[in-house]
Amino acid sequence: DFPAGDEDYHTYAEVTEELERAVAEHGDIASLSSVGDSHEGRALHLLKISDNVAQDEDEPEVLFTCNQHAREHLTTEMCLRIVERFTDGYGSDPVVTELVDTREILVVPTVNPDGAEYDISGGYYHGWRKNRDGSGTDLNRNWGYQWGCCGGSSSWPSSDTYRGTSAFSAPETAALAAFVDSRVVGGEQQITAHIDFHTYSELVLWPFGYTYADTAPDMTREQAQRFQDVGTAMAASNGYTPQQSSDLYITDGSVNDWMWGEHGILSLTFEMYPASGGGLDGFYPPDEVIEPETRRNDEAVQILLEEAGNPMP
Ligand SMILES: CC(C)C[C@H](NS(N)(=O)=O)C(=O)O
Ligand SMILES: [Ca+2]
Ligand SMILES: [Ca+2]
Ligand SMILES: [Ca+2]
Ligand SMILES: [Zn+2]
Repeated sequence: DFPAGDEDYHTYAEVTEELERAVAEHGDIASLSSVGDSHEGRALHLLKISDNVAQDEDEPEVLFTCNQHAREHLTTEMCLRIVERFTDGYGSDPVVTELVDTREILVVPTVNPDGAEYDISGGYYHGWRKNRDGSGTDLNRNWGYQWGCCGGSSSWPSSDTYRGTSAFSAPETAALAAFVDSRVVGGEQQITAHIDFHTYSELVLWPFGYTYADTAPDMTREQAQRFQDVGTAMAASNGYTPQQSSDLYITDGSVNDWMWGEHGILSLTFEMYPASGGGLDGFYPPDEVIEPETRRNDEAVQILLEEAGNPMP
């Protein structure tokens, strides 16, 4: 469990309860499934929110993933905020209603439940980042686009940026990637937009991470411009700083590079609150910040959902 004073953060069991409650209370627009199991056998929950939720309708699909990194617990709360807003708000909030009626919203609140549970085991924080397979794989270096190409990850198992033994060697990234692969219907990827939530530094990041170059054979100038335009608009709404991922540092095997490089998905990363925090403390803001710092991204989430209906150049 979370340490005393931080009880408002959700354990894996509490996340599961929240999702089941959302379906119980809003079964017409919410359905719960999973993309697979973690290394230790926890279901990687997937909540779908849409009108006619049992039908696969021809509406832009938008994916939100959280908690790839175990200690970044505020991101799990961010995904739960999206679930709360787009279920409770349906039928009363006109913006929410319109989006639930015209999109298929897909939320994975914890990509790394084993790591998150380990990080709080014993009622104190362990500063853990990776999954719990062996000495742990950094899930955000294990994706299969330019995996291990460019010095943006480590080959040492004990490193916090250990890339794994191969692309998708981690069961969690493999399951999530297989789900996204399965959303290619009639030769067309149904998911058009994605945000992967992290903490911390208050940034909006877009591909590529593997190269400093703004454009590349797999990123035209027009496409780079679209990422920048959307990223900048979202950052204007939440006060984060917008930039290309590699402006921060080079990463290879990141989720954004794969979502864009492999599937052409408008895929960004948000680094949430705090802006700076000095080392490990930044990953553990008090639970009093959960409400303000998740609601802070309501408008940005709305922008992405709207943008999901516009074609990529
Ligand atoms: C998305 C990348 C560019 C930044 C991220 N930072 S974090 N969340 O691990 O501190 C990471 O290193 O994976
Ligand atoms: Ca508290
Ligand atoms: Ca629908
Ligand atoms: Ca669909
Ligand atoms: Zn992270």
